[in-house]
Amino acid sequence: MKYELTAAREYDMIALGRACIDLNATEYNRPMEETMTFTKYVGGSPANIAIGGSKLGLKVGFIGKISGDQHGRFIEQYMRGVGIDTSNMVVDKEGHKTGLAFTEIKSPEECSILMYRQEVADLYLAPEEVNEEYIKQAKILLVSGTALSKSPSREAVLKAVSLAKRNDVKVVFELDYRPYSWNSPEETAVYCSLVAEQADVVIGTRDEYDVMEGKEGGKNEDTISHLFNHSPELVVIKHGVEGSYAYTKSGETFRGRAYKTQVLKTFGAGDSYASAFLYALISGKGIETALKYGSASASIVVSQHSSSEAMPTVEEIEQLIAERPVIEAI
Ligand SMILES: Nc1ncnc2c1ncn2[C@@H]1O[C@H](COP(=O)(O)OP(=O)(O)OP(=O)(O)O)[C@@H](O)[C@H]1O
Ligand SMILES: O=C(O)C[C@@H](O)[C@H](O)C(=O)CO
Repeated sequence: MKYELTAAREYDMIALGRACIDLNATEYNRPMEETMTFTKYVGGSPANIAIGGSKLGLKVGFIGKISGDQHGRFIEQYMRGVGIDTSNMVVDKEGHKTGLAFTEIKSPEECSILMYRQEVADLYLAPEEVNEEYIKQAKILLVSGTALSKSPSREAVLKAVSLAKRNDVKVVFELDYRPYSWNSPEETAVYCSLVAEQADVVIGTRDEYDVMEGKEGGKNEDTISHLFNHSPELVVIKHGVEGSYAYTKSGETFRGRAYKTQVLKTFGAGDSYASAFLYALISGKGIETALKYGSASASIVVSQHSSSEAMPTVEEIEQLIAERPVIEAI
C-alpha cells in the first residue's frame, strides 16, 4: 500500500527542531569516566533525520536555531555540505549555546547519552522565525517532540504544524522523547498528544507512546484506536530489536523485522530508521517496503560509530535487504 503525498514541491521534506553536536566516545567498551577522547559529529534527532534523508537523495530543508559561535557554524556548514537547504536556520543572537550529547559506549547492549542542554539555542526558535512561504514548499514537515519541551520553540512548532496543515503539507511527528528536556512526564503527555492528534504520520517507540498516553505497558491497538479518531492516517510503533509495526487508518497492519547486524552502539537507530522510512514513502515505495528500508538503515547505523555521518546510501540499504537475514521473533 502506498502513502499519497502532494506531488511536485520544491522540498521533499523540511525538518524542524534541534541541530546539535554529538561527542561519541572514541575509546569504547568502557565507562565515560575512563573515556579521554570523543569524536565530534552533527547530532540531534531531526538534524540526523534530515542528513539521512539528504544522503538518500531527498531534497531537504531545515528550520532551527543554532548558536552564533564555532559550534553553530560547524553544524550549518556540515548540513549544507550534505545538500540540506539551511536558509531557514536562524543564528541565535543572545548567547545561547549548542546542545551537546556525550555518548558512552560500555558494550553493544549498554549505551547511554549524557546531554548538556541548559539554555540551548534550538529551544529558542521563535514562532516569528517560522516562515509560511518556506513550509508551503514541502511535501512533508517533520517535527520533533523535544522541540515542544520549552517555549518559544513549543509555539514555533505549533505554528509550523498549523501552517503545514493550511498548505497541504503532511505533518510527520517523531515523538523523540528526551526526559531531561521536560519539566514532567505529564507536561510531555499534554503537548505530544496535542501534536500527535493533528499530525498525519506519527512515529515513536512503544515506550514513547506510553509517555504520551501517561501509562505503562500500553497496547498498540489502544494507541491506534485513539489516534485514528483524529488526524493521523499512518502510525508507526517501534519495538527495538523486535522490529516495528505500521498501522493505517484504513485498517492495514504491516510488520517490519530488524536485520541481524554487528551492533557497536544502539543510539542512532531511531533517526536512521525514520530517514529511510520517509525516503521510501516519499519515493512511492509502499509501506511494507518503507519498513524494510527503515530497519535496514538502522541496522547499518547501529554497527557504526556515529548517528549522522553513518547514514547509508540507497545502494547500501538495498544490498542489505537483499542479503541480510532478519531477526525472527525474540
Ligand atoms: N540491536 C539492533 N539490531 C538491529 N536493528 C536494530 C537494533 N536495535 C534497533 N534496531 C532497528 O532500529 C529500529 C528502531 O529502533 P528503536 O525501536 O530502538 O528506536 P529508538 O529507540 O527510536 O532508537 P534510538 O536508540 O536511536 O533512540 C528498530 O525497529 C529496528 O529495526
Ligand atoms: O538526538 C540527540 O540529540 C542525540 C543524537 O544525535 C544521538 O546521536 C542519538 O541519540 C541518536 O538517537
